[in-house]
Amino acid sequence: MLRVDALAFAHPGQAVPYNFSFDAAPGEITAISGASGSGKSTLLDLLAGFLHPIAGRIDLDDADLRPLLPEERPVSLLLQSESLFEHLRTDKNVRLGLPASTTRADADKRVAQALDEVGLEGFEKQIASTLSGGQKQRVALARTLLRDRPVLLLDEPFSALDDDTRVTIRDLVRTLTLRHRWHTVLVSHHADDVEALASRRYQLIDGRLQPG
Ligand SMILES: Nc1ncnc2c1ncn2[C@@H]1O[C@H](COP(=O)(O)OP(=O)(O)OP(=O)(O)O)[C@@H](O)[C@H]1O
Repeated sequence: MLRVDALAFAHPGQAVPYNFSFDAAPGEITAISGASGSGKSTLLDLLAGFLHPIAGRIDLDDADLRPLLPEERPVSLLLQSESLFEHLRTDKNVRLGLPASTTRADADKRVAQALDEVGLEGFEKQIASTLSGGQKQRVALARTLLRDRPVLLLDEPFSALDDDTRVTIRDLVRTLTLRHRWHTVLVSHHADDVEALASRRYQLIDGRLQPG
């Protein structure tokens, strides 16, 4: 279980600090909704380790995540517009999810498996800039698979997609979350994404998370 307890943070000049508490279970998607500027990205930045809380806890099972640097955290992040290296081939982008020490043969096998799992078999050699928005999100998910981190943070990951693609990528996120027992935290403005995916829901209002 991912447990966030009384996690406090204030941006410069912010009079009343945020105070975040919520739980996210393995194999489930936990949705965080809230108005623009309510602090959703701030919460994800705290979880990812890009911002430092002034108080409170972030625990994954029995591990305290707060002392860990972003690259040491058991966390992957997927954003709205994907951060692929556009000039690189699909397989090279996915391979970035593996440690540099991985042997060539092992890397080739695991990249192929991951592309297969996200429905991109046969796209290995295609340059990332020539992929569609949905295909790019699939590449990002394949990279996330190889990183094999138990917490997946999603910041409006479907916003740039057309309606049909959005539904397929949503289904893929749900399937992968279940299969790999990820603790997936979804930030979204979109009620239909939340409705389709969330097992638990929180509203971010006045700096606090309220269930429902
Ligand atoms: N580095 C910063 N310094 C000062 N204030 C900041 C900083 N980053 C964000 N803020 C402020 O903190 C508040 C929350 O921002 P945040 O990006 O977390 O909101 P959000 O809910 O993700 O918004 P949106 O849905 O529009 O992306 C906003 O008022 C924003 O202006």
